[in-house]
Amino acid sequence: MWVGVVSLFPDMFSAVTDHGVTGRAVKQGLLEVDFWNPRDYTHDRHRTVDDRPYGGGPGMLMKVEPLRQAIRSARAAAGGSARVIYLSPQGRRLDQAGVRELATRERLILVAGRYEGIDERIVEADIDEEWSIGDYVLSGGELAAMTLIDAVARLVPGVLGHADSAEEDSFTAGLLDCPHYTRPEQIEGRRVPEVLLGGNHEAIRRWRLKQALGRTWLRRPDLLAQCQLNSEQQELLAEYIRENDT
Ligand SMILES: O=C(NCc1ccc(CNCc2ncc[nH]2)cc1)c1csc2nc[nH]c(=O)c12
Repeated sequence: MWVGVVSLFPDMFSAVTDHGVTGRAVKQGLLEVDFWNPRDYTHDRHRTVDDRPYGGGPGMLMKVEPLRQAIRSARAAAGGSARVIYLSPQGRRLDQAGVRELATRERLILVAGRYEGIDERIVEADIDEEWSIGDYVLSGGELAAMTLIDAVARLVPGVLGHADSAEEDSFTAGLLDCPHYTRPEQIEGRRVPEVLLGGNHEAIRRWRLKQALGRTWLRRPDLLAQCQLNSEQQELLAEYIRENDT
């Protein structure tokens, strides 16, 4: 997958390009991230990238010309087949369904805003989709763009080795995760559930599924409502509820 990023702070993106699963994907050539900085398209002495809003009021906007040129350059590099996404608080809320949709694209251009945002005419003329990562206030679009890159890259074939492939296991897709345990067997008197210490893999599978269903029921009934539970899952959840309905 190729991602073109338009941002005033390209160095921030080392968080995804230089670390972990996504960093490895870049090394392996499964993910490519290129950058266009609007500041490189300024021509004044101060390399101005912000501008005052018509109508007054607090805050600044991204200056139109440098931003437009950066987007145009990114589009040209993409060969015109890229989907141009503006990360903005006004955008569609990102969830795993949206990530799956975005992961079908071979090429994405992500425009990360700073200040109060960008001129609406750029949204109309140059942007295909607006996306938000949630209802909280960030200082710019870069962290949202990195979140999107990380989530989408994980769905690119080959990025998740077998070690991590549990991620999209249909077995628990759409549910919260079960509790996890590793050495030592006891921490301040708290022990690992016996089922996990034995070798009964079917019992372990059922225990983990029951825990995932139960925790989703307790903490995120909204997610559970979206799940079509099979008979085994319904039975395990009913068992969990009987054991935990305070
Ligand atoms: O660029 C982003 N944020 C920078 C930012 C934050 C606040 C304001 C100020 N808006 C004034 C206002 N709002 C409502 C009424 N008046 C403008 C720009 C961003 C991109 S995706 C995303 N997803 C989740 N949260 C985010 O902040 C983002």
